[in-house]
Amino acid sequence: MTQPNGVTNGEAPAEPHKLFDTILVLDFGSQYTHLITRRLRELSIYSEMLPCTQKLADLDWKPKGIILSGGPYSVYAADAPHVDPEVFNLDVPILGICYGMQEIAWHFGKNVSAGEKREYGHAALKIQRHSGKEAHVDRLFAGLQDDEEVWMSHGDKLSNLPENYTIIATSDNAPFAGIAHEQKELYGIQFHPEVTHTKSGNVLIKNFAVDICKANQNWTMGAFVDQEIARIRALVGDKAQVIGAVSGGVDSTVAARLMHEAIGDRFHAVMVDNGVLRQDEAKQVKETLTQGLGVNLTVVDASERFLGLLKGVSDPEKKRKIIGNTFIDIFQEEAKKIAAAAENTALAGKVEWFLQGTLYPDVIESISFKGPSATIKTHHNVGGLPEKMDLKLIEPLRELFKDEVRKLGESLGIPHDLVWRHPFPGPGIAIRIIGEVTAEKVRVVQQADKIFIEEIRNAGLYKDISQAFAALMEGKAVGVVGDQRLHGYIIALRAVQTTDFMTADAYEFEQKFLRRVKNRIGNEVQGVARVLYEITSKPPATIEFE
Ligand SMILES: Nc1ncnc2c1ncn2[C@@H]1O[C@H](COP(=O)(O)OP(=O)(O)OP(=O)(O)O)[C@@H](O)[C@H]1O
Ligand SMILES: O=c1[nH]c(=O)c2[nH+]cn([C@@H]3O[C@H](COP(=O)(O)O)[C@@H](O)[C@H]3O)c2[nH]1
Ligand SMILES: NC(=O)CC[C@H](N)C(=O)O
Ligand SMILES: [Mg+2]
Repeated sequence: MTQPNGVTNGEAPAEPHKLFDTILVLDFGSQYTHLITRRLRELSIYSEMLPCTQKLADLDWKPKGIILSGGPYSVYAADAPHVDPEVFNLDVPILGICYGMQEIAWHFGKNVSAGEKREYGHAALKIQRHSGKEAHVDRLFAGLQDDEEVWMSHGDKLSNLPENYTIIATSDNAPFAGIAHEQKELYGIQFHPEVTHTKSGNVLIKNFAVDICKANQNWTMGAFVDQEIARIRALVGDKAQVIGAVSGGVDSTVAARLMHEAIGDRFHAVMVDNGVLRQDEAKQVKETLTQGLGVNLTVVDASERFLGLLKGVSDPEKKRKIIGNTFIDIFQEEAKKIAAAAENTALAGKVEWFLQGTLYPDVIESISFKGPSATIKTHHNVGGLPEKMDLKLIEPLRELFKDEVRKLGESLGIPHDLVWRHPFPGPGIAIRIIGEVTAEKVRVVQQADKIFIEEIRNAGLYKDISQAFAALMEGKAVGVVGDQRLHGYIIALRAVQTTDFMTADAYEFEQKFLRRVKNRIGNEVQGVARVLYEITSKPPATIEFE
């Protein structure tokens, strides 16, 4: 089996699923599957998602319980996905959600057919309590009202109860809205407890994971740090060196700090100043990482190289390619230099590993089960750096969601301001200047951006906003400055609110605030004739301009 962090032998240091009680979520391709994992993590229960086709024989750990997700298919269709039947012999509690419940019913008696109508949206659930020797079936709904508001999204239905099952909930349109095995810990629900529209969804998930599966609620970042440091040490050994690209963003900083904690100066962080960073960014990152966090960081000033390559280029995709490729070239050059410099020192040892700040959403994206009918979402991942390199990947954050990375950062003593920083794209200001990038334009954007962010901070709005920045429009506009005609730059300000960066709304500033920012930019940034505020949401726009 392929394991995280490039380890393929049998002596791999234990991953979280071996160290923490784990609820396994088997994915049938629902848009909400990852939310099941998120809800469990919020309950401090470790959970991992795998495709529904996972063979149990290939799993070298045992989950405390299994959740079968929803999915866009119909279980009775010839090409429908099914779980490994061994799942039902593993003797751990199972909860089927929507398609997952239909899968249970199909497995135990082919009792699923197309419904007369699709049910989509809010539904009223009526819970049926049992007593006596069947009372164990009530455990899933313990603490819930007899009538609950839930959220449904299905077209198929159970046509009959499988043998030895009993009804635990109904709705107007779904007589089998909840089912449970009379003796075993097997449950199915037609609604989605993982979406917030299902009011008591979290209670239900907790009932299943904690009360039924007996999973420990010990997944905390404090516990993770110690385990992860031990894992990194075991993986890297006591000689090898590790390099990593660090941008000053949250993910790479947290990963770097963790790495430093684990192996000290055998970790080398490299930051590339590509000439399109924020004002004084390289200097500040150097200070924070070296002095603040004790991480060994080299800043490579390649700004002239990048700006030279970008000269005359105005196509956005070309800009991105040039920047991406040059990153790789520089990184490879640096890897060689580090190995050469260490050769005759106490640190001598091969540079064997490359650190990457991959997060769990990137992993989910690559493991989720997607059939022909499911939509594929677009996804940003600069990553890319190590592909062409002769190094093994080490990804200490690959099991974590962004909010967990932030918690981890705080528990590692990374300053609050850095942990809560807005994301900043690898191609930087180059994709915030429409058209050709020049040193002069970069200067204008950097200064305007600095003022905008300063004012946002002063107004106490920084944390309310997910991402904010200044950009430069193509062309020039006419203005008047002190009786003189000015043919100057057009700055656009952008600020958005979003939870996942897949959709976003423009932030609604007070007019007074925008005026203040406009005044400061007009007065302090030479050559700016106009300041605009961009209000397009995503979609149809994207967050960046290019
Ligand atoms: N200027 C840079 N120098 C070195 N590495 C970089 C630079 N810019 C980006 N990277 C690498 O690309 C990765 C992806 O960038 P990305 O912006 O997605 O993450 P981040 O910067 O770590 O965090 P954040 O999303 O908060 O900005 C970084 O983790 C880092 O490894
Ligand atoms: O590291 C990065 N390299 C990139 O090439 C890149 N493009 C967009 N972004 C960031 O992704 C989020 C969504 O941006 P878009 O709506 O513009 O696609 C926003 O947070 C963007 O800043 C990038 N980050
Ligand atoms: N959301 C789901 O899991 C839907 C399951 C199945 N495709 C149905 O329509 O009933
Ligand atoms: Mg970044």
